[in-house]
Amino acid sequence: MAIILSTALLGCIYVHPLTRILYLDHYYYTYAPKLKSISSLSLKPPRNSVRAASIMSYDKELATAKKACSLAARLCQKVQRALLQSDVQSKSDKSPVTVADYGSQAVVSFILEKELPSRSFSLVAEEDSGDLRKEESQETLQRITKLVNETLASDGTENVSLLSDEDVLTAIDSGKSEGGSFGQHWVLDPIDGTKGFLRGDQYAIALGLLDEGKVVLGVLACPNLPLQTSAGHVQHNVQDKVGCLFFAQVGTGTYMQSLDGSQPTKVDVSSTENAEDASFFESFEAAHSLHDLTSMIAKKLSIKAPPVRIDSQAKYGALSRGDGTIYMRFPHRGYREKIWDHAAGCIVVTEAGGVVSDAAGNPLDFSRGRYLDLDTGIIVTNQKLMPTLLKAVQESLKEKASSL
Ligand SMILES: Nc1ncnc2c1ncn2[C@@H]1O[C@H](COP(=O)(O)O)[C@@H](O)[C@H]1OP(=O)(O)O
Ligand SMILES: [Mg+2]
Ligand SMILES: [Mg+2]
Ligand SMILES: [Mg+2]
Repeated sequence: MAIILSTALLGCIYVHPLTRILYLDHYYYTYAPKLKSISSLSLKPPRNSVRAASIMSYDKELATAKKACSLAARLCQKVQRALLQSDVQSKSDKSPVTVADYGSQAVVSFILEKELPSRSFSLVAEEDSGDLRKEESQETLQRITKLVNETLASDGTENVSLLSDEDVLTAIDSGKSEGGSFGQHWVLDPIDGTKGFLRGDQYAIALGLLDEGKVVLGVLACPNLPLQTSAGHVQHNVQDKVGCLFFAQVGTGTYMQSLDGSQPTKVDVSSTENAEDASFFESFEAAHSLHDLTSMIAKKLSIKAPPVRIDSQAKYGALSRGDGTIYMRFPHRGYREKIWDHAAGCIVVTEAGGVVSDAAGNPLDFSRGRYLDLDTGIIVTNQKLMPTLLKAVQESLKEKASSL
């Protein structure tokens, strides 16, 4: 009653009274204490969550997310350098899972929970400790715990006592949240592009934050991505310096710095308007995306350059700084996209001026739980080129369907 009365006094016009009550309650208890400055607080609560997001600051969350991803990247680099066949376990779904996947998830989860104390810490992450708790995984678990402790200790500012095996398992299992459209949820892929990681190629540590179902910040650590922008080329010479950290916060643009801590620079997507001058990214793995379909679309667009095939969300990072103009992803029938495979990449590209949509032209909806459940495929490019790309994609999909 009191909330309804105060709502009326504040002069807000909302359509549904129940939504209004929930919204105000959530706004004042969750957002209001975090507003950038009291001077930006109008007496009227914002009329929609977009406005709420636009006056919010996620600076502390972003700083912590950058630190967590940088440390996780340090752990992954160490493992990749010493990669042995015995680091690869077989999970029941047969996808390769490494010591680094678990270690990275434990480090990120531990740092977020410790440095951003909140009553409702929620993390949607790819891995869980199921296999690690088995008798035969004892040795692997001990290796992970050792790696996690070494990594946390390598950061001078971490004043933590050693984590036990059980602490590590608990940190990994914090990632079991279902996400959704209410409140805040961290979204983590501890190693995106496991296949690339195992090959010694591109991979990413991808961390996003959802607020009321929208991605409001994203961090992409890409330990093997060259720092130098190289339009259309991500294959690098051995002497090139590698290790990029991309980050974006809603409404403030996308920035990149080196993983070892250089000054951030603002990045923007390519401004290429002519499809035939565009270059495009796609999965390295043909099992992850239909290369024949993308080649059909590229032909329709008269794209001259061959596809640039790299693993992981490093593609979103590379696209955000204009290394290429288009990213297309068409998984095989039946594959369900997960939110942790796109949340960070999506905001990194959109804040750099790009557009991310499904093949029907709809934006990705991160508010429905762990899966995206979208219309066939994901396409990414700059705003000018999107209508042309969408048309070519839809025509090609129709032609493909009619030829079956
Ligand atoms: N069969 C599949 N089809 C599409 N994507 C997949 C498949 N199996 C795993 N993935 C996920 O696709 C992403 C990598 O895509 P790509 O590198 O081709 O862009 C990763 O998130 C990877 O998971 P993971 O995070 O376990 O590596
Ligand atoms: Mg995986
Ligand atoms: Mg992934
Ligand atoms: Mg992964």
